[in-house]
Amino acid sequence: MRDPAIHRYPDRQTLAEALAAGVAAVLAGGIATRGRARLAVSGGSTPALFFDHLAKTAIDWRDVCVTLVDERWVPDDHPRSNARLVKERLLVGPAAAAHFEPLFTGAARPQDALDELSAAFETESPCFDAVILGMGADGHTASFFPDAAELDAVTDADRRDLVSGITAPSAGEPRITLTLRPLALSRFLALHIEGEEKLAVLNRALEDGPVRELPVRAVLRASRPDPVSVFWAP
Ligand SMILES: O=C(O)C(O)[C@@H](O)[C@H](O)[C@H](O)COP(=O)(O)O
Repeated sequence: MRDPAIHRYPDRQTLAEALAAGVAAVLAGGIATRGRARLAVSGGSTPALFFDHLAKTAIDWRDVCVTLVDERWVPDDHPRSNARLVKERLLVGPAAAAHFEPLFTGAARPQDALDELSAAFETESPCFDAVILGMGADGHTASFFPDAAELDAVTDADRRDLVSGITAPSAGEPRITLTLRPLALSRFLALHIEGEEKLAVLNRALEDGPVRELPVRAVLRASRPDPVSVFWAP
């Protein structure tokens, strides 16, 4: 495993601006070379400020497709919906012109949506231009929870499935997640974490130990041309 590059910022605002500028440049590069760009973002609380800055960047958002790294299985007007966060904080202003592909389909369970989502994802290249991950204090990233029944499968980069349902007592509701393979294939892969507690978890994750203890290890250890870029602020 190559250690990630850790970009440290003095505060969360400065980090959000820098990460937004970096992601906008990556997306603009994708548009310039391939005519379009694909971005997968996380939910939770950390990305909101980053979304505010990214939404204002002057790239050709009509050529950008945005999706989620993972989703809680709730309708998109639910307070815990990651799609709701993306719609409210990222798909506004210039970025409202982007195309959004939600993961919540309205099916009763995530498992009932896998065929539909896999078919949609498989018509695209599995290669995102940029993926922005978060991390919980338990070392989960995306919906790779330590107590997920599906953890071994979703962190196996040789598995072809691009999406999986997740059942984990610690996750609250059922979830759906992209698997390690499409995350690791991303041209730019960032881990956006804030606070001393998460930095300590990251440092533990960089030590030897099982993926099930700190599932973010699967991402940090994934085979990819460039190591993961960590963006951290206190
Ligand atoms: O839907 C989600 O919950 C996620 O995408 C998840 O992986 C998130 O990034 C971490 O749980 C960190 O969440 P916070 O940013 O809220 O700490």
